[in-house]
Amino acid sequence: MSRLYFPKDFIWGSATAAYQIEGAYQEDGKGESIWDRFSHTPGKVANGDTGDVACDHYHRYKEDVELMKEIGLDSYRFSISWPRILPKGKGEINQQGLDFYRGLINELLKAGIKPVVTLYHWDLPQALQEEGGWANREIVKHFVNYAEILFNEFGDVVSQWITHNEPFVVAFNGHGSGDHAPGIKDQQVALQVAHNLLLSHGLAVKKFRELKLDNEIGITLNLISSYPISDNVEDNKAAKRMEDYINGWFLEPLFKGRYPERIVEFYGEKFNNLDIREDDMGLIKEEIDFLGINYYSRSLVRYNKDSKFLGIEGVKPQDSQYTAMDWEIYPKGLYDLLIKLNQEYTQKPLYITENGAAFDDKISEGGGVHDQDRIDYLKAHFQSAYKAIQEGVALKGYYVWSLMDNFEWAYGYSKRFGITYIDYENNQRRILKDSAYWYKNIIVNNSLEV
Ligand SMILES: N=[N+]=NCCCCNC(=O)[C@@H]1[C@H]2[C@H](O)[C@@H](O)[C@H](O)[C@@H](CO)[C@@H]12
Repeated sequence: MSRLYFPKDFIWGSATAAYQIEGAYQEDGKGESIWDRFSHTPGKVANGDTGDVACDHYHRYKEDVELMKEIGLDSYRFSISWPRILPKGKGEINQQGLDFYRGLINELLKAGIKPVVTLYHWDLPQALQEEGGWANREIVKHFVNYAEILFNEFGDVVSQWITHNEPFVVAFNGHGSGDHAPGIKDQQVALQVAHNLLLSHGLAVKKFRELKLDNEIGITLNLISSYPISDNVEDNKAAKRMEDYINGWFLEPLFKGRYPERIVEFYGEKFNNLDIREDDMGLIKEEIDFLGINYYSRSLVRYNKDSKFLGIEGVKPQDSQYTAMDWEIYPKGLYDLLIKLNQEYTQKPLYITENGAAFDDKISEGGGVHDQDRIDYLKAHFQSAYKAIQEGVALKGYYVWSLMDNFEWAYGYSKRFGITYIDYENNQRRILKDSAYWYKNIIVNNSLEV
């Protein structure tokens, strides 16, 4: 056996999001979010699950920081719930909301764990949705106002800020397919939402720079590696369109100040109808300090002239392994993605802000949770990250999704991504899975045994 040593200042972390773990959905002045509304709408979430209680992190955050300490995390990525801070999305600030996050951050600092804050992880105040939400360009100033409140409140204790988590999913799942809140099914709206999200990101970064804070700011994108099933030209073009649809639509504006041509022409009238103003692309391209990458799986496609989706048909190899989300396990895709980002987009520091897998974890007779499949998944992806670092990619940290099992959006509690098991039938009891103990060993040695 040999060991792969990561750079000495490499950051090992884990990640969560407010709506997925906090619960206390109506407590201490918190306003309603679009996910409160969506999850309470019959038929939207598996088994009628909601985030009303979730992992009850709101009341158990001290216990959870103890868990992070036991695992030995260098850093913890979490999101702040906008409706906890501004119940109506604007106007009056809810001091109890600020107090909760102050308490959490204080516990993290006491434990020597770097706080990394995601400003927006999908839980928009419902009051703003009622004014059009992300489809209404007015939202941009409300987001910047919300961000400025947090920059001023926590700017001296937060290590890094992430403006948005996965604008692709907010735009296209929330406003295109409609399987996420607010459940809109309109491609034209989805494209406008994507633009307004990017614009809000750029203006929040601009505000951050004006405040002259000495921490860092970036954005997190869900990115794939896209492959054609054959080397024929149409399959290759289909793979490129898929990459433009998920990756390019956000990477090109952020790093090159433009939308990707190939797919702009595909959108045609829907793109021409967008409200994009003269300075927008320059504002979106405001320089960031790092890029966050959420990688879960690859995309393998063939050209299909009858497919209404970009003329693309997905392919699922029989001989691959799949997670409980039915996502192909393809660690090489992470390596290929990191190399491509380094070569085609940025040499800025990169962080894997999410990578992990759902498996059907069970509590064993002996009381432990033996999730060897998750260990194997993470080990293979850590090896891909290591290889990319060895080849010069400025990968500075890795956050495992997730610290604990949680509310998996439209799947509710039916999918478990955590390295900590949550026993929902037993008062949300926490049980560190074997993967947590395995991860602890990686962190303490800053190396991977292969
Ligand atoms: N095939 N395939 N697809 C890969 C999936 C890409 C889109 N979903 C995500 O990335 C979400 C991200 C989210 O931040 C987190 O809140 C979610 O809990 C995790 C797990 O779902 C991931």
